Amino acid sequence: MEKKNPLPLHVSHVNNLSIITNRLHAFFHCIAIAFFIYYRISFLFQETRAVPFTPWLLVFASEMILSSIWLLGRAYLWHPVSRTVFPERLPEDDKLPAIDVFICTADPEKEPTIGVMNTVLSAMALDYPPEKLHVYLSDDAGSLITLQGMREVYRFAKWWLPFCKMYQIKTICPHAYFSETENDDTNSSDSTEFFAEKNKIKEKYEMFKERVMNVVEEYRNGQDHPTLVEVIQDNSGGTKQAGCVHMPLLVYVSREKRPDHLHHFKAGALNVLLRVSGVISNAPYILGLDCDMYCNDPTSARQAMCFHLDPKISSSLAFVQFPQKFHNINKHDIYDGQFRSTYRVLWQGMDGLKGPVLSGTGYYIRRDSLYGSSTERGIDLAKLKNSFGGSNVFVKSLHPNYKHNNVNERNFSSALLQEAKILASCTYEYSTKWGEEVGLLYQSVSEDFFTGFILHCKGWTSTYLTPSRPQFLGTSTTNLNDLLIQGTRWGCGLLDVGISRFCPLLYGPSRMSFFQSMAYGELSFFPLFYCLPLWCFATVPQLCLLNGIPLYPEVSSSFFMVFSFIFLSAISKHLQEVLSTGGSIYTWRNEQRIWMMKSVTAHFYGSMDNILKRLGLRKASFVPTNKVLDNEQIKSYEMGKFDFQTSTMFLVPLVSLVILNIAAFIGGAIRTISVGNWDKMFVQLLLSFYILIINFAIVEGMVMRKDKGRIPPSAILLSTVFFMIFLFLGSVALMY
Ligand SMILES: O=c1ccn([C@@H]2O[C@H](COP(=O)(O)OP(=O)(O)O[C@H]3O[C@H](CO)[C@@H](O)[C@H](O)[C@H]3O)[C@@H](O)[C@H]2O)c(=O)[nH]1
Ligand SMILES: [Mn+2]
Repeated sequence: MEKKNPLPLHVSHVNNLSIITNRLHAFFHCIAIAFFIYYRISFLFQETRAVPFTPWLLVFASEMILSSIWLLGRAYLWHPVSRTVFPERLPEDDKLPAIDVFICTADPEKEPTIGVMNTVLSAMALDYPPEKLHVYLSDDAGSLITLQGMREVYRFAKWWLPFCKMYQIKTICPHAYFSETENDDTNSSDSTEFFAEKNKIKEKYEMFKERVMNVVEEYRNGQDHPTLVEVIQDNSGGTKQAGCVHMPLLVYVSREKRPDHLHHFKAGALNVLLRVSGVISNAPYILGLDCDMYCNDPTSARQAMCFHLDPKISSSLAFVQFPQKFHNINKHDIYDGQFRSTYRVLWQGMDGLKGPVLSGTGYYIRRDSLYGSSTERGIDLAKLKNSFGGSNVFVKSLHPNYKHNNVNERNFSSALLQEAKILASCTYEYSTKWGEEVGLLYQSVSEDFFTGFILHCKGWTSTYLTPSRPQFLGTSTTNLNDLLIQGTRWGCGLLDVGISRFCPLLYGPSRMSFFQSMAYGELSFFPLFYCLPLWCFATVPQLCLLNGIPLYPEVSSSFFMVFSFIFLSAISKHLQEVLSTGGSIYTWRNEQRIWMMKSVTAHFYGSMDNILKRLGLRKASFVPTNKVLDNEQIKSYEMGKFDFQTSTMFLVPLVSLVILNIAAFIGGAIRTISVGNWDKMFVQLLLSFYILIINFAIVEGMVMRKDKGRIPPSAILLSTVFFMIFLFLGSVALMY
């Protein structure tokens, strides 16, 4: 008998109107660019050129680079989709698959332990059968504070989990819950009993917090420590609470680290977790979380299962990605900490092209997708060991029907823990395929991006889900220094992929759709493809303006119309995207500004890092982003003021370029008035003016502010020196 089609677990929506406007806009913009290319090329064939060749060529090249990255970016706008899920249609709890949660932490100083423990607690409190949930914490620092914190988590969770379950608490991260001014979950319960209970739990939380914060560690070397794997259990004996609480399994893992050993940062840590969890719980699905990214809604696991358990798509679906959202972003969001365009536009666009990029945190991934194709060969034990290393227990766990029975028994034999230790040692991966074909891949410090790309190349798909209540909330960078350091790492990591044999534009098209390779191409090249032209546009037209050399069509020429069209069309498309995703004109200004600032600093240094690394002059590095919030800095962030307390390395390019643009604008205006050729120089004047208006915050930081976050005089002085040298050398070079 044919069974009636069950109701779907999820549906997708396509906004046809926005698809049509996107495509029409791309079409007209392309035509305008074509005309402008004609204008540039016809100049090269002019008999008598009134203008030196070099600056013209530089500007033309920059325009071409910017246009090509723009063109690649059209892939995101081709067919964006959004999705809705129906978790209430999922099968019964006993039919749900198990989930292993992986949380990574690397440095108790930059990543405060109490925050990490809150993430662990929130993951334990997910609305999922506790016997099917296993939470692993990887501690790259090997810190006693973190281990002790985990033991405290176990004690507090016995209060916290039943409380969340009983009162259906939505904010399952205790810190967030107790800092909320108004909880939205109080209405359902008898309030006096509820408030008494809440106060009791709050007290327990305060005690928990105190105990976690009071752990002292005498000595620790984060780069040199042995393996430590501990299944956190009740060893407190008599103090058992009335009524046994079902708790997810909780495991602390600190892999072995040695100074002379490449440990591959987060990707290395995750691979250790894959192996260790493989011999302990071996769940078919994994939730990946950064240590600061707590679960903000208990339903995410069930929402993800709406895709993973849909037989129509599950065989090729590798992961379900949720957006990264942040708990500490204010209304000004001057640093674009929310990455609006990435999580509101780009990922939705890629969702319509076989799926978004793996984004490091907030994803539910299938374990076997990370094991590569080597498991398909199945039985050949020698081959499996070649790929996965020598552990028999682990290799056995690769078999799809293999079940460990230790999780339910909860008595972990010392033999098993011994095996886990071997799997977490530094030498385990020697002459295996870990990091090359198996697990998270090591080639790029943006391990998430690269691993997701290779999965998509192998034919896996992914889906993106952005429910209105954020499922996960992290800590965003709220000062310039952290933002630029993070941006530098990403720039370097993305180029690791772009400039390699896996370059998406070459490696992609035969393995994935053309549009999908365009999108991956855009992502892996944007650091380089933004930094080169933006450096050029911030310097060359200005130098020429000061020297009276026109580079753009004069106002009376018809090509001026073409140029204006391109400029206005680019700006207004950006504005339209901002407004349609809930932003304002200020959001638009902030994004334009941070785009310019990052391009000439973070993207520039990231690209340089990458090149130096290739030349062997620099080692790969992953400086974890700082998650400690400094009060003074928070204040200026709250006021929407830039915090310029960052290294001279970042400040000098910004300030020198602003000085150059001020000089060009004033000097150029005087010169143009005296010569009377304003229609020839108009675009260059406008360009400097635009740069200054958008980056007025830097001018303010230089001359108007007196607080700690201003730009220090020493940086201004150094920048002035750079500016003068540049002006001199540049003007000489212009003669050719
Ligand atoms: O050697 C390391 C370095 C980092 N981490 C952990 O990796 C996570 C991400 O690091 P973070 O400093 O927060 O980096 P972000 O720049 O905020 O991370 C984004 O970018 C990374 C790739 O560059 C991704 O891995 C992240 O998931 C993504 O959130 C954190 O939990 C760290 O504890 C390790 O476990 N070991
Ligand atoms: Mn982070």
